[in-house]
Amino acid sequence: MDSNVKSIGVLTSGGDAPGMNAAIRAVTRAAIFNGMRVFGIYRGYKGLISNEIEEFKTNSVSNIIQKGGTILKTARCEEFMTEAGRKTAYENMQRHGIDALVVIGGDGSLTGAGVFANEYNIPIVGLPGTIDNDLNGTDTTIGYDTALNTIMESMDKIRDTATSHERLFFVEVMGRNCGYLALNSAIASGAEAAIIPEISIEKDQLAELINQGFRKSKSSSMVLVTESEVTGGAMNLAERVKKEYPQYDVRVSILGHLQRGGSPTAQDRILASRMGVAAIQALLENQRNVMIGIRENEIDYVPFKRAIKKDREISPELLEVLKISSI
Ligand SMILES: Nc1ncnc2c1ncn2[C@@H]1O[C@H](COP(=O)(O)OP(=O)(O)O)[C@@H](O)[C@H]1O
Ligand SMILES: O=P(O)(O)OC[C@H]1O[C@](O)(COP(=O)(O)O)[C@@H](O)[C@@H]1O
Ligand SMILES: [Mg+2]
Repeated sequence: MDSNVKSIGVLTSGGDAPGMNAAIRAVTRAAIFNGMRVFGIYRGYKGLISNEIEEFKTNSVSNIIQKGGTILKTARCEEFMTEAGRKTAYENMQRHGIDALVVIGGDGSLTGAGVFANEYNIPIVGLPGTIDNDLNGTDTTIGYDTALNTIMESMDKIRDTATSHERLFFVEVMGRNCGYLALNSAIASGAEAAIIPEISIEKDQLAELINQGFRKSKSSSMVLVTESEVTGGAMNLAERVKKEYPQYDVRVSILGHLQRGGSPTAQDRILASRMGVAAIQALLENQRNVMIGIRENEIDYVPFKRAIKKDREISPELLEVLKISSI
């Protein structure tokens, strides 16, 4: 199929995630392999507006597959939310002769991509780059596996103290409104429970845990908590325990930004490489306004609207596995 795309821009936007560099590398090399020119756009939409754009060659992305963060830098950009900001962004694309964009970012970045693509009729393909795993239409997102492993390693260390002091630990992890990081890291680290937004919205998980006597056979416990207004966060839960259940010696650990850093796992490097190559393939097939997803190991083109829809359900099977394996 003949594609009109001769020149692409690539950017990373929103929270950084391990594997973004592997994605930039794959996008750049796949584009050049297919005879396209490639422009690296720095600082996400901010750099598109301020014209921080540089042509990339194959060696612009050498020696980055193993690096965390993003060589293109990333930003959150209020100005891109305005028509005037997006107009300047479009003018800069024209100035460089950029016909299409590959946007690597989370739900916010893909929402912005959809708005921009419709306004100026630009082909844009998105890659899900976020540790939160909060996008629909893909089994995992770039950075999620690395973050899970980082959390698991931290949990193994916290467990030593929890066990020695016979304490109850609340460990807060990222995820915004999505509990996948907390739930799967709870399973991987042998924690007792995960307090996650998808369930907290329906019931008081803390009261339920304690009333079920979740520490009957154990002298220490670790509970993962998603940072979110819905769960209230780990500090809040610990305060409640101190007041309502003073029999527990409770401590809090907030893992924070260490979850977003580090060298990507093999799984994230492979995911990012496959998705990067698929993004260029999608543009060659004249696809637009789609995010590259991988489901059951197959590449899929997921319309932005579906990818960002906030109806991702938490797997009941995973909840059951955590419940059964932590008795
Ligand atoms: N509705 C929107 N219209 C235009 N741009 C948007 C919109 N929503 C988000 N963006 C852009 O995407 C950027 C990143 O979004 P954010 O939610 O912070 O991160 P992430 O992409 O990681 O979810 C925002 O700073 C903004 O520039
Ligand atoms: O980068 P900041 O401002 O510290 O934001 C923290 C947020 O970013 C994340 O790490 C990643 O979220 P996004 O991928 O949506 O940017 C969230 O889990 C967390 O709530
Ligand atoms: Mg997001």
